[in-house]
Amino acid sequence: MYVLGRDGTTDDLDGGTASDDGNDCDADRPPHTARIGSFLARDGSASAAVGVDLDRPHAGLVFGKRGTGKSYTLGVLAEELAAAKGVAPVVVDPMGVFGGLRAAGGRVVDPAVRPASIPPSAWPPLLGLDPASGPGSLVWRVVADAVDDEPGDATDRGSTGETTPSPSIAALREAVTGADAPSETRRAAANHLRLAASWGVFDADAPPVGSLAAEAAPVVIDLAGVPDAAAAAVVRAVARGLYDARIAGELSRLPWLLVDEAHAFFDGVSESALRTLLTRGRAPGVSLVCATQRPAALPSVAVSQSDLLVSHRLTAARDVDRLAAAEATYLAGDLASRLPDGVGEALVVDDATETAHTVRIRERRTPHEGESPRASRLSGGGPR
Ligand SMILES: Nc1ncnc2c1ncn2[C@@H]1O[C@H](COP(=O)(O)OP(=O)(O)OP(=O)(O)O)[C@@H](O)[C@H]1O
Repeated sequence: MYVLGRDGTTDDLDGGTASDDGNDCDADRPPHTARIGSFLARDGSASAAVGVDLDRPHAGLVFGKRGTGKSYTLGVLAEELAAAKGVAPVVVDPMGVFGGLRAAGGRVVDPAVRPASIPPSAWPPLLGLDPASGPGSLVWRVVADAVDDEPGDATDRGSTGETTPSPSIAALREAVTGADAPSETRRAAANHLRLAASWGVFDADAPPVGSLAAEAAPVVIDLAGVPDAAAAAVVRAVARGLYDARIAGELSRLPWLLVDEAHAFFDGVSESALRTLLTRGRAPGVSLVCATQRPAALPSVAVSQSDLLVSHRLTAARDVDRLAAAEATYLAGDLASRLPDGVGEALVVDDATETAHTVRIRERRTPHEGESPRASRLSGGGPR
C-alpha cells in the first residue's frame, strides 16, 4: 500500500497489485494507516491501494465543487479513524450527513458547549455587537467578571478552564441586568444574550470538550439547523478545547477534527481556533481536516500549512488558484486539467513525498446520508 503523509515511504506491504482495489475490509492493512482508496490509472482502472498515515498528526484539506464527493471522502476517513488505534475522530457535521457513522460504532451528539469556553473578547462579535459600543463592552465585561469570579482554586483548572464551573447564559443576563450602565445599554445586551440562549448550544454543565475524544468511535456533532453564529461558537470551543486538552495532557488519544463545509468557519469566532490547529495543532497531536466547496474562502495559510490535500473536481478559477497556492513544483502545469472528472475521484497532493496522484476514493462501509434529493425517487415522482 502506498501511504500518503509518511515521509519517504512507499509501504508496499501488500504488494499493491492491480486487483487491490482498496475496497475490501483489509486485514492486511499496515497499522496506523487509513485506507482511503486506490490509484486511478489513465484507462480509468483502479490499481494499488492508497492509504493515509494516521501515526502522526496531519493538517489536511478536501476540496471539490458540489456533489463531487467531499463529505463522502471525509466519511471514508472517519471510518478508517474509527478502526485505527490511538486516535479519536470528531466530526463537525453542519449538514447532518454523517449519522451513518453510527454503523461504525459512532455516536451523534447535539452541540453543547460551556459559555466560558468562548473568551470574553469574542462575545461581542459572536452576538453581533460592536465591542466598542455600550452593549458590546458591557457583555465583554460581564463575561470577563463571571469567568474570573468562578469559585475554585485556579490550580484545579485545566488550561481549558473546564474543570471549574462556567456561568450560564441566564447568569450572564442577570449580571447584565444588574450592571451599572444605562438602561437601554443593559436592555440591548440582555436581548442579545437572550438570542444566544435561544440557539440552544450553550450549557454551563456541558461535559468537557476532551470527553469527545475519549474513544476510538467517531463522535459526530450535529449542527444541522443550528444558526451560523452558534455553529461557529461550537467549532471554536471544540477546536480550542481539543488543543488545550492535549497540551494539558488530558487526552490519551490523538484527536482528528474533521470539519465539513469548513468555509463557514473561517469567518467569525471559530477562525482563530482553526488557525491555531493549522499552524500549531500538530505539536500537541491534534489533526485537522477541512472539507469545502469554496477553497477560495479559506485563508491561504490553510493551504500552506496543510500536508495533505485531496482535491475533487473544481472549476471556478479562484478555487483552482487557491489550490495552486500550495506552491509545490510537482503541481506545476495546468492544474484544472489535472483534476479528475469523476465523482469520488481526486488529485491527492502529498507534501511528505512531494508527489501528486490521481486516486479513486473507496466506497463507504457505512451509509452516506448526503444524497441530493431527487424528485424522480419520491413516491409522487413517477410519470403521470
Ligand atoms: N468515493 C465514492 N464512491 C462512490 N460514490 C461516491 C463517492 N464519492 C461520492 N459519491 C457519490 O456522490 C454523491 C455526492 O457526494 P457528497 O455528498 O460527498 O458530495 P459533496 O461534494 O460533499 O457535495 P456538497 O458540496 O453538496 O455537500 C454521494 O451521495 C455518493 O452517492
